[in-house]
Amino acid sequence: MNSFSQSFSYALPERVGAAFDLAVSEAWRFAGQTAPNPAVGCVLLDVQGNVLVIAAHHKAGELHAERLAVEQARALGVVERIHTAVVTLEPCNHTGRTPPCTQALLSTPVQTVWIGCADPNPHVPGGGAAYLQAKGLTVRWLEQAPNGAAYMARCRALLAPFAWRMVHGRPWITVKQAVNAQGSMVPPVGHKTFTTPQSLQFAHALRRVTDGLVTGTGTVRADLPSFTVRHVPDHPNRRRVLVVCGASRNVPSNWLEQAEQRFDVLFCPDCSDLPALLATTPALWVMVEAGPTLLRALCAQNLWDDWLSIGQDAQGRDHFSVSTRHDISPLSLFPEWARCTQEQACFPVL
Ligand SMILES: NC(=O)C1=CN([C@@H]2O[C@H](COP(=O)(O)OP(=O)(O)OC[C@H]3O[C@@H](n4cnc5c(N)ncnc54)[C@H](OP(=O)(O)O)[C@@H]3O)[C@@H](O)[C@H]2O)C=CC1
Ligand SMILES: Nc1c(N[C@@H]2O[C@H](COP(=O)(O)O)[C@@H](O)[C@H]2O)[nH]c(=O)[nH]c1=O
Repeated sequence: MNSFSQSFSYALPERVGAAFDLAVSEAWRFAGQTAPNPAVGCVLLDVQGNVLVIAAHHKAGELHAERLAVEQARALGVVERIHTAVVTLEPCNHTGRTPPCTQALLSTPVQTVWIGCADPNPHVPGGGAAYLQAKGLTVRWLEQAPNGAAYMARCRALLAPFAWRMVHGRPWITVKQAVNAQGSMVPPVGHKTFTTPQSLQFAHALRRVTDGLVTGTGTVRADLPSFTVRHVPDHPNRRRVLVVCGASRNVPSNWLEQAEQRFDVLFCPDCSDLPALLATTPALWVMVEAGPTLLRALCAQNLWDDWLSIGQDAQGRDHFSVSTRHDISPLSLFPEWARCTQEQACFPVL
């Protein structure tokens, strides 16, 4: 480290939190497309803390966030200015579908690497942080940054579906339920939904960021749901898992034929087997859109992580409330959810 960069590096931590926010936001754009990989963001800063590059992992098999960031820095001709890397997840130190990100960082003049979360994947050697340190880089964990805890919550929320799957062997499960002013989930005759257009937009945003859907045979028969992402832009060319719970497998054959064009459809006769079934898929995060019968069964077995209830009042306004069984929720990353806390209702601004 030369004396020039030494003197400026003390000012950098003030910029690190904001850089983490940028990295999380960039990664969040690709949530729903990275499975089985996590959504990860990386921001490169110069010695004064100016942002050089913002990058994220787009898709499994494509470049990891750090490597893409370094490639973009090269393309922009700013690689020699890289002083600090901010990464939401500990850089990988092994060759998987792509080479180690530690090597990508070491191919630059980077001096300090700030890391959000340690890699929770028990199936990879890890040690990226220690390796970079052994190579002479300064490695800092986000907790050490000014206001690190606040930024850390966003990093953990981003990683939550992946971390949950790594530690507990099944995807994160979010239930989304709409309830009308009379306390019923059943839409009016001739309709599949009754919530406001803004709520539908939110529901479709949730479909976008999740890797799969879970429903019941009753919902399929009643609604012939398409489960497409229509009210917000979807990821291109995606194929996701759709689990239909029910012992009867009694769903219309033409619905199944159409669904199989877009989804890998799996039947689950007994929802206590849902975690094991989901574990056979690459999904990190699934969303349940089912009727009251299946929701009761999932509730009885604690087979959910977040429960999002969209309740409608007599004036036709939607009230959102979220319960989460854990200390973190990926739902907190929707900007409009920023004011939501556990068990507390809120009104998303869409
Ligand atoms: N407002 C909202 O958010 C939503 C409302 N709906 C509405 O809900 C209504 C349908 O309700 P409902 O019939 O309860 O639909 P469900 O989606 O809950 O499907 C019910 C079926 O789920 C299966 N099931 C029940 N328990 C289990 C279990 N433990 N393990 C595996 N499978 C199980 C059974 O299938 P089987 O008989 O084959 O064994 C059962 O018949 C429709 O009017 C629909 O529009 C639907 C989704 C969301
Ligand atoms: N009723 C209801 C929902 N219901 C869910 O939406 C499904 C229909 O999806 P699609 O065929 O893609 O339009 C339906 O079968 C059920 O799972 N969703 C909501 O956001 N608000 C609502 O009021």
